[in-house]
Amino acid sequence: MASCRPALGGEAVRLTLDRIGHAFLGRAVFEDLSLCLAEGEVVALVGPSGCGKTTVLQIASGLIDPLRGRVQRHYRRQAIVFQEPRLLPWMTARDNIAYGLAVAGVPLGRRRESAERRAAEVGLHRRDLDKYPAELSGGMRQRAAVARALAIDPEMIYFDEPFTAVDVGLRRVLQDLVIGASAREKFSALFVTHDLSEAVRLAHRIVVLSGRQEGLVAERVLDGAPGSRDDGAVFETVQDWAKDPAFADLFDGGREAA
Ligand SMILES: Nc1ncnc2c1ncn2[C@@H]1O[C@H](COP(=O)(O)OP(=O)(O)OP(=O)(O)O)[C@@H](O)[C@H]1O
Repeated sequence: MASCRPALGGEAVRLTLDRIGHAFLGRAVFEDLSLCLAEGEVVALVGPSGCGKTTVLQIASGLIDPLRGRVQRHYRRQAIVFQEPRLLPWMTARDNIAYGLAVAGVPLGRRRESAERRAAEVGLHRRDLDKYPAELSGGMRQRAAVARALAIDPEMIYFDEPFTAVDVGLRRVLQDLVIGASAREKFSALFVTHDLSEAVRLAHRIVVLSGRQEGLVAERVLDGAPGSRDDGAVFETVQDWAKDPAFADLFDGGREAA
């Protein structure tokens, strides 16, 4: 299945995966996978455990090269938010958030101002910014990781199951942060998750990766903007898709957290 149909219409294409394939140790993960993301579009990539979602994200972001196919990135700045916050333990929260700006040579005053603004956007208090990662809660660390990603004003953000390890209430808060930031800043995002409810809440479009090396097996464009769907609408959508054979892999084995 070729999935090059940006949901928003008319926007520039930010990312193209053209018939990519990958294998580890001679064992195929997926073949012939094509996907495009438009400017400002949030695409959720879902699929059962081990089907290759992280591998697709790593190829798209350039962390690894595909064995076959072509990747085209039409943007200048990207950020990646991982499942673990991956903050540098010897730096304060403020310096972690500003890290990408420091690498880019942004002067100290400007990067501090930017880190503090981004921290406020993700709900971190000013008093927490002088703390080291070990002094922050898990939720605060993940907020700092999102702030660090936003700080470089990326045109593309890759999210690799970023909220799987946080509790349900905080997960919603962090999802809302992403929804708000993407509406405000118009970055594109590839959001890997095995939680279909999360995908339905925050994406414009959902693509399903097969658990049997068949590549993308389904695609759904969601109605309305992310954030406009209430809990009832999300629940109904997930229930409808549970009956759809294209989503069978996701529900087999009971991994879906509806
Ligand atoms: N570096 C590696 N070396 C060997 N095999 C690997 C490597 N990375 C991933 N794999 C294998 O490739 C397959 C796809 O892994 P991947 O992490 O992309 O799946 P996933 O869909 O993200 O899984 P999950 O939802 O459980 O995180 C799995 O069978 C995995 O064991």
